Amino acid sequence: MRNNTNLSSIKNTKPIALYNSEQVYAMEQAWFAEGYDSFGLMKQAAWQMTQQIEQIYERKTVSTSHSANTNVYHRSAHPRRASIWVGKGNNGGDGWLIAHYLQQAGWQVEVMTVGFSENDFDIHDQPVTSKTPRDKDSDSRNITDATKALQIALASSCHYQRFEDIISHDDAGKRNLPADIYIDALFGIGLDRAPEGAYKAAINAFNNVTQQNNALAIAVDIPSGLVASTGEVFERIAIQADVTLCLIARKFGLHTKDGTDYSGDIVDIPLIPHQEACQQTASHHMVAQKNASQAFEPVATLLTAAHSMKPRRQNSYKGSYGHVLVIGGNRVDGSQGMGGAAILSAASTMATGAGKITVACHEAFHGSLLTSLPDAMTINLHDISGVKGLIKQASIVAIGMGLGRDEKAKTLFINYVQAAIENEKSIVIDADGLYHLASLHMGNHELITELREYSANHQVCLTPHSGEAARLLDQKISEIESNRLQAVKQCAATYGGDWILKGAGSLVLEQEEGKEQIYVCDVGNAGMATAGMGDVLSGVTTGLLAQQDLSAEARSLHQAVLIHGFAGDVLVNQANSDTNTLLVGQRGLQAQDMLAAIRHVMQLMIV
Ligand SMILES: NC(=O)C1=CN([C@@H]2O[C@H](COP(=O)(O)OP(=O)(O)OC[C@H]3O[C@@H](n4cnc5c(N)ncnc54)[C@H](OP(=O)(O)O)[C@@H]3O)[C@@H](O)[C@H]2O)[C@@H](O)CC1
Ligand SMILES: Nc1ncnc2c1ncn2[C@@H]1O[C@H](COP(=O)(O)OP(=O)(O)O)[C@@H](O)[C@H]1O
Repeated sequence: MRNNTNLSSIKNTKPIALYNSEQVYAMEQAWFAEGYDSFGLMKQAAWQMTQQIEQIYERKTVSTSHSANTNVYHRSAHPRRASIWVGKGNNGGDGWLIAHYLQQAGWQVEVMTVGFSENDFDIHDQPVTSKTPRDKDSDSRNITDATKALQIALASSCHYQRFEDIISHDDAGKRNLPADIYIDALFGIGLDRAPEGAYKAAINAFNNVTQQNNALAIAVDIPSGLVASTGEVFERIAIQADVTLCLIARKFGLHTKDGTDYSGDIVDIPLIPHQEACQQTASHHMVAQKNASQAFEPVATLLTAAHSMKPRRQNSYKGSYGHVLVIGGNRVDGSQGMGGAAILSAASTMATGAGKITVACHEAFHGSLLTSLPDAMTINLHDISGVKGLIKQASIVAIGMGLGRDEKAKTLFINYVQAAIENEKSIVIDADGLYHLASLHMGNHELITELREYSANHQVCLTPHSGEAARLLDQKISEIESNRLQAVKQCAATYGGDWILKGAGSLVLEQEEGKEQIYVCDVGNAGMATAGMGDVLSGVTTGLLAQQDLSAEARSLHQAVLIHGFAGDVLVNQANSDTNTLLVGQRGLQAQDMLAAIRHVMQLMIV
């Protein structure tokens, strides 16, 4: 689990460039092409990680002794013990060298190997090369960097045992040295399929033993089992790390989907000045220049901080902050309807500071809407000419929240989106609006083309979760989830516009000067996995976009996701802040609680 969000970071932290595995391999290759040695890089990586591990251990020891109210730091009587679990790739090579360096520093180390045969430890008379195990064509007699690392560790008498030997014994648990720190060097960025057999058993055993011993779990580069380019964990088999020591460049997969659950705190160990490596390679190989510079362009940018906002001008009035029209909250005959969706969305637009709001919802909900939001104006959702008239007056139209999925609702959707296009309004489409959009796409309806063309010069924002994205792309949810980055790009390519793909580590795709920018928003929490949270997000998005006085960044989609996520974090006390006064908790957090928290976060962002 990630550390708590620090609310001081709302304004202060810098965006972080995120890369996929192929790019990291390309960075390494560019570096080696400059004449740098690959084994030298591995040694440097392991040395720096060893320093980090020592520091992390010291910090943990100090904080443990403080929490025991001793207020005294004292080293425990036994030597510090590390259990290092290594696989056969270069990630395992890092692990062997860490074992060697820790042992040199006085630690008692034990290496647990997975996937090794007895012959692999026969280190004599083998020719040496710096080829990596990924060089499939390499001469099998040659020794890889990982084997060189193994040789160094064995030459310095690091103790090791094969995981395969201990799992076959009944007393497997006892054979495993209890340790203060467990280091995962089973798989790095080379993992490309679900771990099976001994690997699967080793990952489970690692997680069990760290939990039983209440020991720190530190992952080398990326927790084994987590796919660096997508954030996917196959069948929930992955190392549960407290800390990940991320080598060379920050991996995209650490921050979206399962990545947030498995990677713990992330410590960067950059090793290579990769922007420089890119430029040098490019200047040496002019033909490759274009490809090289593209290869190092981040796949996304991680945002942990929102943009600050200026106070309002004193000489302003409600018209200065936009007129929002929310269209949704329908009641289909025989059902209770979904008035709450439109109400939550409308209330959220106001919480962000929109000047004026009208809600076009079913008449059955007008009373309850006015009770909870007396500042709203209302109109009957089914009064097509009336609503079209209001679309003319509005500065932005948000459509879909509780709109309904029947044919009548579809007709309303087509009419109102067409009217918004004709009147050149910004449009936010969510929930049932996305459902209709997918149906219209399947039926080759002209509105799809109109909307795509319109989005080239006007703001159209679409906010699906994975299920909605799956329908929009006519794919399975599992396909979307297995590559969220690709999914959000496909959505934009198919429909045009700016996108939020919601979920843990929400992705935002914004068209900026003809170029797609993709952001991962590292805020929010699982307490927000409750009904109505998406309606709140569409409201925050619409409310910000309505306020023309805000800077372009402050009225962006990624800002909306950050405010929404920070508000959720404030409520569950995941945000450490002196100004944090609201506390609900992850279980029991409701969408309606978000309104006060949104106002709280908006206020914190004023400079
Ligand atoms: N280059 C350098 O000098 C530096 C590299 N560095 C380090 O190298 C790491 C990348 O190393 P890597 O490319 O060897 O990949 P890694 O993840 O160790 O091994 C993967 C291998 O395992 C296999 N495999 C995959 N999935 C599997 C599965 N489910 N179950 C079983 N086997 C599976 C697959 O082989 P296959 O079986 O397909 O032949 C694949 O080749 C990187 O994260 C960083 O820690 C740093 O030291 C900096 C310097
Ligand atoms: N585990 C989580 N971590 C971060 N954000 C989350 C998490 N679960 C849900 N959210 C956020 O809460 C919102 C839920 O939206 P959605 O699924 O559309 O809900 P609904 O349709 O019920 O309104 C999204 O913005 C999503 O990103």
